[in-house]
Amino acid sequence: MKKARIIKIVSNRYEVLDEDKQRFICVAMGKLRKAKSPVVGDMVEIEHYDDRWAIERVLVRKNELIRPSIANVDQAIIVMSAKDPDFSTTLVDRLIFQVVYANIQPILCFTKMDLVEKDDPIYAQIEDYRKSGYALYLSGKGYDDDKLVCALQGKISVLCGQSGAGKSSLLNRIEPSFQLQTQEISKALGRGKHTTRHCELHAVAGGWVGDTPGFSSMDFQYMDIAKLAARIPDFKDYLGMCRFKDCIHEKEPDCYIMKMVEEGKISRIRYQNYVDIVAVIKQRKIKY
Ligand SMILES: Nc1nc2c(ncn2[C@@H]2O[C@H](COP(=O)(O)OP(=O)(O)OP(=O)(O)O)[C@@H](O)[C@H]2O)c(=O)[nH]1
Ligand SMILES: [Zn+2]
Repeated sequence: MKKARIIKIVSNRYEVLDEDKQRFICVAMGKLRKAKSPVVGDMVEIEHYDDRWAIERVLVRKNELIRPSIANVDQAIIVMSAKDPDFSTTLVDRLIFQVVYANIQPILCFTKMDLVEKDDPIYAQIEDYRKSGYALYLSGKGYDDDKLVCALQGKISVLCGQSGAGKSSLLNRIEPSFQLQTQEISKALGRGKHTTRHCELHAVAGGWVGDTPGFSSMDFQYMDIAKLAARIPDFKDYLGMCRFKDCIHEKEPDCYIMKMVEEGKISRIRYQNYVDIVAVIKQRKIKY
């Protein structure tokens, strides 16, 4: 029995990496696939039989995404461009909420910084994230990405952000083999691309990067407000201090979170974006 991590799945062929970084191709028995379908990022136990390796067991996941199916994601790099498309704290905050709700650590990466002047108002907005304690990196043409590279090392990451934010450009900048890796897949899958199940973690800067999760506004509708509130990093230091135990920090009396917003300890922008999402979640409840 060996412990290994799934890094690639094509149909029913599982590529895993063991603790000594050796690669094995495994199959998964039908019984296992029915109980808990193995996904990339999964830690599994594999066993050798006469002519092949088989996945015997999927170990407990620390988190999982559904689209794409990836387990045990360490962090999500939220990519937002300074310009083209326009910088939006509403969008950044919505991504933060979705990422933390999935129990994944958010990291912010502001790209295309070369497109704005040094005195652009977005610097103040970025500073607001820094003050709130978020790990953040500035990137773009002429910027060096060494610190971001360090943050990716040894971790499983996903990049999220709107189309055109610069996600692929960023990956290609920090890992020149990235484009090659993705081209090889499309070539190998050819016309079967849309019918063959395929999921992979790409080797990037000493870590692993999965496909971009397609978060949507639908995801908010199924959220539990209390759970979301408990996971927002800006609120973390001040939880459990409201008058009501089940306070959702919306309009309750003696709400400590609101007090902290008033005192400038919690970003007012992030709080407002949270309240807007609470309204979205509540709308769903009224409908049914
Ligand atoms: N000036 C400048 N342009 C950039 C930078 N990063 C990306 N771009 C340009 O922005 C456009 C979109 O970049 P992509 O990397 O394709 O964006 P993406 O997030 O991967 O987009 P999708 O694949 O649609 O999700 C391209 O024309 C890039 O050349 C940057 O740091 N500076
Ligand atoms: Zn409260």
